[in-house]
Amino acid sequence: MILSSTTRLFGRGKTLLRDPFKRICVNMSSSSLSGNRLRVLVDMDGVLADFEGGFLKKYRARYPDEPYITLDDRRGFWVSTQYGKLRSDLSEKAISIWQSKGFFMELEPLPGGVEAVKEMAKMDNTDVFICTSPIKHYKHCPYEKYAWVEKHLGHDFLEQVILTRDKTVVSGDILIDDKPDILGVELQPTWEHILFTACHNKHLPISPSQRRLLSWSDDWRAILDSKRQ
Ligand SMILES: O=c1ccn([C@@H]2O[C@H](COP(=O)(O)O)[C@@H](O)[C@H]2O)c(=O)[nH]1
Ligand SMILES: [Mg+2]
Repeated sequence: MILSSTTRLFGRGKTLLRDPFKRICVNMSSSSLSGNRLRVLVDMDGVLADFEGGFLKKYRARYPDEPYITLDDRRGFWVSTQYGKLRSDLSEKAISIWQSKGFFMELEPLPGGVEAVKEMAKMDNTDVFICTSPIKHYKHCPYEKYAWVEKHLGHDFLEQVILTRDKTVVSGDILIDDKPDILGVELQPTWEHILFTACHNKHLPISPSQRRLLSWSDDWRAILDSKRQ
C-alpha cells in the first residue's frame, strides 16, 4: 500500500499519521485520546468580550439620530442583518462600527469570563484555548483581539489564541460559543458545542441534546467535569 505523507487509517479521532520519514505518530484529538487532558475552546465575542454592548454604545454615539435595536430586542446572530431589516442602509452603518480602530480592543469583559478562563487554565489536565473568528476587514481586528487577550488574561495567554474563520477544523472537547450554528468544512467537529447565552440567542429553543451555559455564573465546572474521563 502506498501511503501519502499523512494518511488517515482509522476513524475520526484515531488517526495514525505516517510522516515522510516513516516515523509513526498518533494524533490525539479528544480527551480520551490526549492523555486524559481536557481541551476547552472558549469563544471571545459574546462570551468573554461584550461585543453586543460595545457595539450598541458606539453605534448610538456615532449615529445618535438613527434608529437602533435594544439588546432586549436583538434577534439572530448577525447584528448587520437585523439592522439591515430595520432600514437597508443601517447594515453598512453597523458594520462600520466593528471595522473601526479600537472597537475590539475596547470591548468590556463579560462578567466572570476572564476569571473563569484563568481558573480553567489552572485546573489539572485541562488546556484552554481562546477560539475566535476575526472579521475579514483585518486592519485592526486581529491585532486588537491579541491585545485584548494580553490586557485581560496576560502575555502568556497569547500562546492559547486561535484565530480562525472555521472553528470546525479546530479539535477540542468543548467549544463554549454564543453562535447557535457553528458550521464549516468539517461536518463532524470533535467538540461539543455549549451554547453561551447572549441577547441574540436567549429566546432560541435548543435541541434536547444541546447544552447551554447561561452565563459565567452558571455551572461551567460541571460541564467540564462531565467531559472528563
Ligand atoms: O453582524 C455581525 C456580527 C458579528 N460579526 C463578527 O463575527 C465574528 C464573531 O466571532 P465569534 O468568534 O463567532 O464570536 C466577530 O468577529 C464579529 O465582529 C459580524 O461580522 N457581523
Ligand atoms: Mg461569539
